[in-house]
Amino acid sequence: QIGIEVRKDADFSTWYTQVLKRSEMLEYYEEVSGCYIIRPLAYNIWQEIQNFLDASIKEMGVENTYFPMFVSQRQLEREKDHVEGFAPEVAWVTKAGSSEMENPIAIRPTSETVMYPYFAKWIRTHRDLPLKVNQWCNVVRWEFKKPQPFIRTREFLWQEGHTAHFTQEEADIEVRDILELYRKVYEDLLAVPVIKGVKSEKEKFAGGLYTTTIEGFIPTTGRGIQAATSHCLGQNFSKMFDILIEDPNAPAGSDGKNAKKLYVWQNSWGLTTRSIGVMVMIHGDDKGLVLPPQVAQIQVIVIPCGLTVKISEEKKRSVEKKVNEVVEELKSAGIRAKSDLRDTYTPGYKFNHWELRGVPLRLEIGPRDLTNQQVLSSRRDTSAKEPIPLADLTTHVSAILKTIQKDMFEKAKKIYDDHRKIVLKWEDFVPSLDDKNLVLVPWCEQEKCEDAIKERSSRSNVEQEPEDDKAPSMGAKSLCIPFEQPQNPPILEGETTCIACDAFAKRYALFGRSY
Ligand SMILES: O=C1CCCN[C@@H]1CCCn1cnc2ccccc2c1=O
Repeated sequence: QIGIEVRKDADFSTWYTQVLKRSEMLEYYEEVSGCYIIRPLAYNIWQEIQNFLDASIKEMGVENTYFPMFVSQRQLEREKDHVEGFAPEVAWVTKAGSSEMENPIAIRPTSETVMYPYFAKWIRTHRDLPLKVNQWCNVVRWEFKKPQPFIRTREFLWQEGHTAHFTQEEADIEVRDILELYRKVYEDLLAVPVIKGVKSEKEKFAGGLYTTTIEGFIPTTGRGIQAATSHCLGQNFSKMFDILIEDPNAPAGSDGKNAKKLYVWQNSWGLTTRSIGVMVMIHGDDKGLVLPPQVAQIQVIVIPCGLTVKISEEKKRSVEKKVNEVVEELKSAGIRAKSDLRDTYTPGYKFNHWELRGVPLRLEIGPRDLTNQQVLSSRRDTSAKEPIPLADLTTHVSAILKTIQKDMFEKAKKIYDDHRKIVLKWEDFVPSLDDKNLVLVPWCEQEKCEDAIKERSSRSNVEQEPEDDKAPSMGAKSLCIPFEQPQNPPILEGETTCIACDAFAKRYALFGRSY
């Protein structure tokens, strides 16, 4: 087995590929570009995310369901501006065996058009509301941009929630409740800091009313990344799919017919396996994967040391016995612990093996430790070593695991906070991006201005020759308008001007190069 042969900040994309393959998180699927094999270590992370998210949405009254993965062309195209921008990404089944199909069938890229004809069938009165369903499934989007494992793949796993409400207010509340859940998945499980905000009109889901989002940051490239989205669809889709109810507050019409009808208010929300890639990119280092304890399949690896040829067979057995006892004790305390007793490998080899695979904590036990009634612990994230008394081992170990989780998050959060720069003058905009930052700028929120910013910030437009021969760097996109607005300096309505044009600024927006 080999470790990682490149440094993370020297060749990030090679580093990323090597970490994923050599830690056995993922395998490349040679037959189809943009598709990958998610191996057990990574799939276990997805299952931890599912366990947390599924329990949480069930508490909110959301029920799991499963709809067909095939969509007819007619259904898919029922709403033009929902699909037109996405049409090139839709994968179609056109043949069965050797015979051409009369009507090609799309593979779901998302399930609004699959589900909503049936929402119309099931929702008749306000008593059928709120309707809240979710499905855990795969979706296919035939992207042409360069694929990247977990980050941009042609098939990915996600959950998609779809809800219908009697009032806009109820829908608005749920949109934010779900976004908060997504924040917890990233920050509490994956130790990845995110910023909550609303998307610009240009960046939002075209079929919806507004899109709220959590935005992550990859320090190595200085690029932002959309982590998850929670959309309010308004009544756009209920009008398209005739999802109506009688108005319970309207006076009952004498004939009972043409009683006032109301369109329901809908939301849809999704979190994908991209979250796994973001976690790897942020926490990984030059020794390989670094897993937050919350999602690590193995939280503690216990390794016998000092079993040299010099020590007696009986001494060797007593050390190995202690290793097994420690593993059992940790497991009985709910800690996911394993031993590595392979006697064909040296301790050093084993250290590299488990560091590459991101195991958060290692315990070393040798003959002297037996005498001293202690083990030597070693943290994966900081390499800090600390002897732990065997006496109250599990208390110490669970405390260290909790500290690791917290420290990993705090470290990533400080880096993210330090790389969100308030920029008030255009001449500082591109230099801040080139310094691997995201920028918080007073913005007028006009789409034409957003286009201009993207144009003016792509390196091809900047005098200086790109120092590397890479293609001119991409321009900056608006990532979100953060709910938490900078207060210093405050934006003065009708006074503060937009960073990029002479219109008045409305709010600070987060701009940056992105995935
Ligand atoms: O994000 C989510 C969360 C989960 C449910 N769907 C929404 C919106 C999906 C937007 N979208 C994204 N790619 C697409 C690709 C092809 C066709 C349609 C679409 C499409 O509607």
